[in-house]
Amino acid sequence: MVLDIRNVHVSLGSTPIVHGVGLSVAAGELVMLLGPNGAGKSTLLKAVSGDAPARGEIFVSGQALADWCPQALSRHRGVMPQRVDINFPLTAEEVVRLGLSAKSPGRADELVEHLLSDLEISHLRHRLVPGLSGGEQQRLQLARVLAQIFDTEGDRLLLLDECTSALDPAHQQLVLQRVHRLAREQGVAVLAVVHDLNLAAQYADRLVMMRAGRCVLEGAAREVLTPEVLDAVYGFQARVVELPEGYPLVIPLGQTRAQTAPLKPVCRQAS
Ligand SMILES: Nc1ncnc2c1ncn2[C@@H]1O[C@H](COP(=O)(O)OP(=O)(O)OP(=O)(O)O)[C@@H](O)[C@H]1O
Repeated sequence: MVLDIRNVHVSLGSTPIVHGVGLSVAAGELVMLLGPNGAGKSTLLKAVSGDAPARGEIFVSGQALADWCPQALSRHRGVMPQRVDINFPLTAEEVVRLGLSAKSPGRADELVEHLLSDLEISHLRHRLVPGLSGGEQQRLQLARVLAQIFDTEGDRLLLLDECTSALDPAHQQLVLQRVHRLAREQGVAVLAVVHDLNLAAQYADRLVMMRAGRCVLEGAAREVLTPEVLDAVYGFQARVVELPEGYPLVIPLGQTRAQTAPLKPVCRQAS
């Protein structure tokens, strides 16, 4: 396993947020973390990123997070947080180069070119970042994070917190196709927080559903995205249609506010 989380608890201040979560992500696997606002998804990702204090065990490539040398870890683990505010007058190209500090200068030029072009932001390379739109900045941040782990030999882990939230539908597809390709073709292990259930159904190998700081359900899209689960976890009614493409489509029909409904009857696996 590239990422192995066992019985992780996170408290922020005196407030317990994440309660005994266990999950793993293998090389080449794209796992998406779902759940209502405040469920603890970002906090769990922050624990794996080293940005939130955690109890329990977190292993990256079999080595405890705390035992990694920070420089080595930065080449194996890329983290895209939910928000990155850059208020300095850096150009888009300079931001991507921030992720490339350890690469040789000749190789760095080639990688910057490749990443800007791959995420369709080449035309923005000389623009100052504070003036870019939300969706342009989001693709730029992904380019920076990918630059950081590009080329690294051995396991690579990508942690993405709502990396498509500011994107139009075409760019959501572009970004998730790229991330999916990184997993499939280059063996990168990806753990991504998303809110869009249909993007999750389309791209994830496996879904993990969180509610109130716990992982309450884990499985394939057709197992997790059922009307019963969606009602119990989020509190909305939905029709779920199996598409010929092989994954379900969720059509929301209205809010029920049943988030506190007991989950036992719909849980296949709880930790
Ligand atoms: N420093 C803090 N002290 C106390 N509670 C906090 C702190 N930071 C976050 N929280 C709370 O922890 C809970 C989980 O937050 P988190 O950001 O992990 O949720 P999330 O599942 O990522 O939500 P969203 O989908 O809205 O991004 C929230 O209720 C949040 O208000």
